[in-house]
Amino acid sequence: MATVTSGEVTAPATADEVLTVDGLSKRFGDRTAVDGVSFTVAPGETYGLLGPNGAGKTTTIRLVCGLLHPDGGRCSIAGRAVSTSAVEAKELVGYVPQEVALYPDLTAAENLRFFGRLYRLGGRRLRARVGEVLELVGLADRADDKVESFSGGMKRRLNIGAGLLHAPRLLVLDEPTVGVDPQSRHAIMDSIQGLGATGTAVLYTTHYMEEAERLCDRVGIMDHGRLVAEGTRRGLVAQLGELDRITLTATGDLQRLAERCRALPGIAGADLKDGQVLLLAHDGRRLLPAVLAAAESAETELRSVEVVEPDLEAVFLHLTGTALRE
Ligand SMILES: Nc1ncnc2c1ncn2[C@@H]1O[C@H](COP(=O)(O)OP(=O)(O)OP(=O)(O)O)[C@@H](O)[C@H]1O
Repeated sequence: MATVTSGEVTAPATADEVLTVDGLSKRFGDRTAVDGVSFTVAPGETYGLLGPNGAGKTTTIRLVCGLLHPDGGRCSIAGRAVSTSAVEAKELVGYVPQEVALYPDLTAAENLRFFGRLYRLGGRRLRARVGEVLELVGLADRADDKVESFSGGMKRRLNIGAGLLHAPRLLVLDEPTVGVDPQSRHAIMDSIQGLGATGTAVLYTTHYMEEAERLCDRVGIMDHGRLVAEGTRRGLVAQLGELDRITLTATGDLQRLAERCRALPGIAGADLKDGQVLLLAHDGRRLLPAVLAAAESAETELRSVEVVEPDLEAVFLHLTGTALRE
């Protein structure tokens, strides 16, 4: 699998991948918005492009969708080359832009029927897809309400539905949860999670770390137009060499508890701090049974155990020197 370190990331092209992006570049005048970006997305996989404003996420996905012409590199969807004129590849993609593009005086179902016809759907198939898609985005009970009565988040969900009508192999979403209410945010995230199970590949841009952590099977971290790292959350964190932190609150001989824990394989450190035992571990959750056994053998009584795994924020900070939210 293609991976990491800073700099070039090479993506092996295999027939199984829905999306293959290979050395993609795009300049706007003197500014290089996308700089030799390569990655792949497999069927059913959710791939998150994570990065701060201006990192090049939107430009990358516009290239993937054939809305912009690249200055270098190429991408293909299910083996079909993407270009601004290639209809075949474009038919395999559903694109959900940041801006909502709906007719406010039509109902949710009427909007979807309209977009479905643009995708050349009709008759029974269109009716069925409209029903399925409304269900998927959690708006089945609002099918016959006019869109003008919808909240911003509901409109965003309907927009996602429009991108799904033709059952694309790849759904591309650009910051779908920016500025939406928490209820819609959860509904959007649930819908996206549901897509993975149907085999749809998802390419998703966000600058919300916790969304990427929850939704994405793999994450690509973009900075200044380059993909500086990619992998699973755990894989990215492991590359940093950051360890899980386990905090034990207990009564009894804490010194002995720390010593017993220090002797366990997989524990890289054990110290007493503020009346608690702090452990550094390579895989904290897996070690918990051994830690519990150590507490018992040290004749201490555990009151609480907290495991904190390093997150993508730490990875991002390490790779780019800036916090994601700046
Ligand atoms: N049409 C354009 N003309 C000129 N410069 C552009 C254009 N589109 C994007 N850029 C520049 O390219 C760089 C990358 O922009 P892009 O929108 O891809 O970033 P992003 O990661 O999606 O950021 P955001 O989270 O703000 O959407 C930025 O410096 C931006 O100003």
